[in-house]
Amino acid sequence: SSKIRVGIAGYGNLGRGVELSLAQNPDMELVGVFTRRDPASLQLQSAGVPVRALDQIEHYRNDIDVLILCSGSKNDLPEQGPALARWFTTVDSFDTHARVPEYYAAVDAAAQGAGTTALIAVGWDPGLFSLNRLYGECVLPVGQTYTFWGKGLSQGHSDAIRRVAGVAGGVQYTLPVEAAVQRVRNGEQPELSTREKHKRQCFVVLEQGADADAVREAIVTMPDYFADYDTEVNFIDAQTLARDHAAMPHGGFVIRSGQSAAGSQQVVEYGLKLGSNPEFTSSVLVAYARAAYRMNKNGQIGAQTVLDVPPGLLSPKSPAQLRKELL
Ligand SMILES: NC(=O)C1=CN([C@@H]2O[C@H](COP(=O)(O)OP(=O)(O)OC[C@H]3O[C@@H](n4cnc5c(N)ncnc54)[C@H](OP(=O)(O)O)[C@@H]3O)[C@@H](O)[C@H]2O)C=CC1
Ligand SMILES: N[C@@H](C[C@H]1CC(C(=O)O)=NO1)C(=O)O
Repeated sequence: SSKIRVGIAGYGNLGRGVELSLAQNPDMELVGVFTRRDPASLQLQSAGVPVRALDQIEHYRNDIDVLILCSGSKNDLPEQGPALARWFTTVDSFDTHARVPEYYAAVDAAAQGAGTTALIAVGWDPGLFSLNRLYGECVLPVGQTYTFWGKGLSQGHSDAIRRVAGVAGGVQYTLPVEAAVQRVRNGEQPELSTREKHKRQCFVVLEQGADADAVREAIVTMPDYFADYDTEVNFIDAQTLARDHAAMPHGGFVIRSGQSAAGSQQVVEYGLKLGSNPEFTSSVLVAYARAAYRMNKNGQIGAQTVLDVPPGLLSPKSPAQLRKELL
């Protein structure tokens, strides 16, 4: 078929979101979902899409043009990213910022060897916020860039707490420090430490018999996720989690505050208000899957990030139509 044939690896919030987002993109079609769980146990939202065991996926390498990796960044992608780039052109949402260089290197080695294209760290942060941090500092070389998130549910941090031994379920909300936001908006260009910008608030369901103090300690000291923040851990039961914490709103903004050459004060801002973090992130992944497919066809192999993607490749419209409509 002339459509881009897309596979999903990992069926959680993002996997479900990608499944629905593909239906909004008629030049693409979902040809399979792959999971580490029992395939028969998964209930998809769309009819007629086969669900298969992830460890069988290499047999489908000729049936899939782009594989969208929807597993967790903390434990899953470091192993799955390089492994799957050996067989497929991939797009993932890897978001452990401190570990991007080592992840890029591992995925690049696999993709270069296989002649595939691996678009990593796609989403909104990293992803669309990364692009806007780039635009800001290139256009206003003299200035300061600030990123604020929330109040909202971080999927990466929620995934990370769910991986802690003794945790049966949980979510993490990111809270911006209002005083810090005000100082930035007032144009003070303050020096702010990680701890001065955000606080983190967790709601955790313990497994039967787990030690609450040990779980709290494992979370608040977790490198790359919680160690640099003031973090609150609240223990609740499963019913409360399902009743009060099922929605996943989020958002935030990137602001570049600087001076142009003659000294004028300039401010660039890009913001998001998300009713559903996973549904939005999934929509970003799907647009970038279109670009990854084209980049691979153009011979651009190896690991790539949103900073390497010509924006026009994201669109189903022709370059001529884009020039006519958007310039
Ligand atoms: N760059 C960005 O802006 C963003 C990045 N992200 C990243 O996306 C990642 C995935 O987020 P999210 O989809 O919310 O993670 P989930 O916890 O929903 O899913 C992660 C994986 O866990 C497995 N899983 C899902 N549900 C269950 C279950 N009920 N029981 C057992 N296993 C389950 C699935 O793998 P399997 O099917 O193989 O079992 C799934 O791929 C995050 O870790 C984060 O790093 C998220 C948002 C924004
Ligand atoms: N990757 C984040 C997307 C944004 C949200 C966030 C945070 O709240 O710390 N950091 O980046 C996510 O998983 O939701």
